[in-house]
Amino acid sequence: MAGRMHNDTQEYRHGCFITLEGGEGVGKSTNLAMVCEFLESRGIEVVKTREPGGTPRSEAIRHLLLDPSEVEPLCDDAELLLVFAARAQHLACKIRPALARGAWVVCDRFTDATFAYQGGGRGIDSSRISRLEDLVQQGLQPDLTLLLDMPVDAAQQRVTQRGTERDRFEREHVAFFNAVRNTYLERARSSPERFAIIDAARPLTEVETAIRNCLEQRLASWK
Ligand SMILES: Nc1ncnc2c1ncn2[C@@H]1O[C@H](COP(=O)(O)OP(=O)(O)OP(=O)(O)O)[C@@H](O)[C@H]1O
Ligand SMILES: Cc1cn([C@H]2C[C@H](O)[C@@H](COP(=O)(O)O)O2)c(=O)[nH]c1=O
Repeated sequence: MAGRMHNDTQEYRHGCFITLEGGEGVGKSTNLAMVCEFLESRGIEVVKTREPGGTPRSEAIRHLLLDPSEVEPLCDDAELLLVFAARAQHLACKIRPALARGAWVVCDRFTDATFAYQGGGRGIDSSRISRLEDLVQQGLQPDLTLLLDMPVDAAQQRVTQRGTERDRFEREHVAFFNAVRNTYLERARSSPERFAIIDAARPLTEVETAIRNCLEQRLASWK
């Protein structure tokens, strides 16, 4: 792909921006490596990253966001602003420079997570999130978003089996996770040209095959 116009501010990008999204435990981290290897096998320079995080300062903000200590509750607006502060730094120091030099960026979560978690989960109005999105991203959007979707109870079992300590978000209740899932699905259905919904409840080999098939199709259409 030679690069595409994304908005009327004449921003011109050369690399492609791919995001993986979905609720807790659906397999984003597991499949991220496979996506990167697949693209690298096609001769593409790939930058693998994640949100919140991806740069030293953004990772420090991630720590604040995920810290489960109950010393002081984090209010919803502070959570939203921290997410976008981490994203602004990530875009400036890592994502935009990589895209500009022609690398492809594969990111574990991006702004769809903000609409799902802070919007659907916390109940923040989506118009407020959109204003911050415009401010921070200035029209930059993923070219492809792989939404790994599965029922919340099965995904929660995977988180439990993984055995890692639950972070501040992972300690939320089932209604929160169902709201997150429903918001993701609504967003995917309203932008089918950007999203691919992957049934993540299947065995890993089947999920990998579905993702590879999707990437093959997109690569062919971007040529
Ligand atoms: N298709 C699958 N079938 C069964 N187990 C899976 C599958 N995909 C991933 N797993 C396992 O489920 C657990 C959660 O996967 P992973 O950590 O990749 O999810 P995640 O979406 O990145 O989670 P989080 O949002 O909490 O970071 C891991 O132990 C992983 O090995
Ligand atoms: C980008 C983004 C993330 N979150 C939440 C969602 C997850 O619970 C954590 C990240 O942890 P993971 O192990 O990397 O999945 O952060 C959010 O609430 N809003 C966002 O925009």
